[in-house]
Amino acid sequence: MVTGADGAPEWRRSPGGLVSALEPVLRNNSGGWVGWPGQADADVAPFVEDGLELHPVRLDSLDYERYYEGFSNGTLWPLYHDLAVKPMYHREWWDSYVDVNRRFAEATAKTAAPGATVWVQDYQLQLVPRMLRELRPDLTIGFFLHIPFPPVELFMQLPWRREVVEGMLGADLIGFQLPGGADNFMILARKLLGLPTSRGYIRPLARHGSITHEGRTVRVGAFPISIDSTRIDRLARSRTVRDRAAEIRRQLGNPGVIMLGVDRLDYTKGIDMRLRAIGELLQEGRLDPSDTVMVQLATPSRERVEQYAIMRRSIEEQVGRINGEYGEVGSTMVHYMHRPVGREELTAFFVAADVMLVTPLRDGMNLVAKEYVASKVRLDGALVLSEFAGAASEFKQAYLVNPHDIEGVKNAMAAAVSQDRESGRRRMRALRRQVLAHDVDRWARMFLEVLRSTSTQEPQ
Ligand SMILES: O=P(O)(O)OC[C@H]1O[C@H](O[C@H]2O[C@H](CO)[C@@H](O)[C@H](O)[C@H]2O)[C@H](O)[C@@H](O)[C@@H]1O
Ligand SMILES: Cc1cn([C@@H]2O[C@H](COP(=O)(O)OP(=O)(O)O)[C@@H](O)[C@H]2O)c(=O)[nH]c1=O
Repeated sequence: MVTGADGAPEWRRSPGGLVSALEPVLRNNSGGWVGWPGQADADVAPFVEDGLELHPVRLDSLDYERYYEGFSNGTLWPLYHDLAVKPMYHREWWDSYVDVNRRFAEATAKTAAPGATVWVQDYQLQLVPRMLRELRPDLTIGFFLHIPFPPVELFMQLPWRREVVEGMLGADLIGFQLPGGADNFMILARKLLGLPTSRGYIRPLARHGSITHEGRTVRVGAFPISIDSTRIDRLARSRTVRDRAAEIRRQLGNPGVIMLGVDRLDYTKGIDMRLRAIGELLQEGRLDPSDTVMVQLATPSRERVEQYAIMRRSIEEQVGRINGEYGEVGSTMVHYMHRPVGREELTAFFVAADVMLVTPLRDGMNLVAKEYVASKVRLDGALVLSEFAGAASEFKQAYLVNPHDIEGVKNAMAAAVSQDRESGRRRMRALRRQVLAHDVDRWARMFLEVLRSTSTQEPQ
């Protein structure tokens, strides 16, 4: 919920991959959504929005500061993203995290029908599975973590590590994006809590692990999330989007190469490194400023968290520096937009872009990479993708890069810019095959099938 220009509340779609991924799933399953309205101190009664039942949980300004900006995004987010910045450990943030998780568990316990299936999403709610099981043992509970789950050595920093692992173990099925995260969790359950677990590596969708906890079997698996590929493919073929893509190219001066970045403005996304690479390629004469344009769409995110503000300043300085050195009157080198862009406009940018730059230092999945591929219905374009994005495990035909190796990133960008048409089409065809065959519906179906099968099993 946001306050509109006239001061009245308005509903706007939340940014980020979680909402993009789950909205179609809920609609297809006639589900209800328990969540916070996106604005502190807002008292909103349950309502139905376009056929979807929404059950708001109130957060006040202090919850917002301590639970959302604090523990969720100042402690867990950096800890789970390879310490991209230093996580902060504050007891009052933790207390707020426990308190808000309890409120979500209580709201869900009140809402869920007898014997219902509840699917708890993400790192902000890791304690909910256990709390909810205590309140409603009749429910089948799944939990999915959208961000990476860190190696044991990092996770062990967390002063409340036992509580978090026990919280998640309240679920019948715990899902991670990649097998690596699932394996990390299994090791923790063994080492930290001394629990009996299955042995052997977890494989995406196919081979799951199991942990015995308080007389129950908890399943652990890897379920790489995806997008509504058919919808995006269809949108990319539509007349409106194609016309708009052509217009974007014209507005940018019909350059030979359009490079594109689309991210929440987050320090994990590697936007600064990507700009540095472009700056160096220009300086070395490997990119032609008269024929190349970069567009960076950056949705505002977590703006009051200090590290986000620092990063924004640094990115905006870099954009200014590149434009100062290489821009001309009437032709800007880097077009930077710090605002959310809607689905149709975003798809037009994907259609228009020759090279997509997805260079996170660490990312659970990165749906933008998948959306770009789904939009390339004419098999044009090239994807430069960080090895540290979850999507890299499925996209072997992308130009894969280590974002810490700037020379490697520059070489991959240069190769993507000058790829020959046929090899580009081959790569894109293979990428599209993967994304069209593995859509978000399949992801949800696979998770829910395993979840339902676990709830009918006898305890070990
Ligand atoms: O709501 P915000 O705090 O502004 O953040 C937006 C979301 O960002 C994160 O998305 C993750 O989920 C994506 C889908 O699985 C995945 O592709 C991406 O790699 C992750 O970063 C976060 O996990 C969500 O909770 C936020 O809503
Ligand atoms: C910049 C921008 C993005 N979106 C949509 O948001 C999600 C982003 O998901 P991803 O997995 O790549 O990463 P995070 O969840 O943010 O960590 C994707 O569906 C984008 O299309 C958007 O709708 N508008 C925007 O301006």
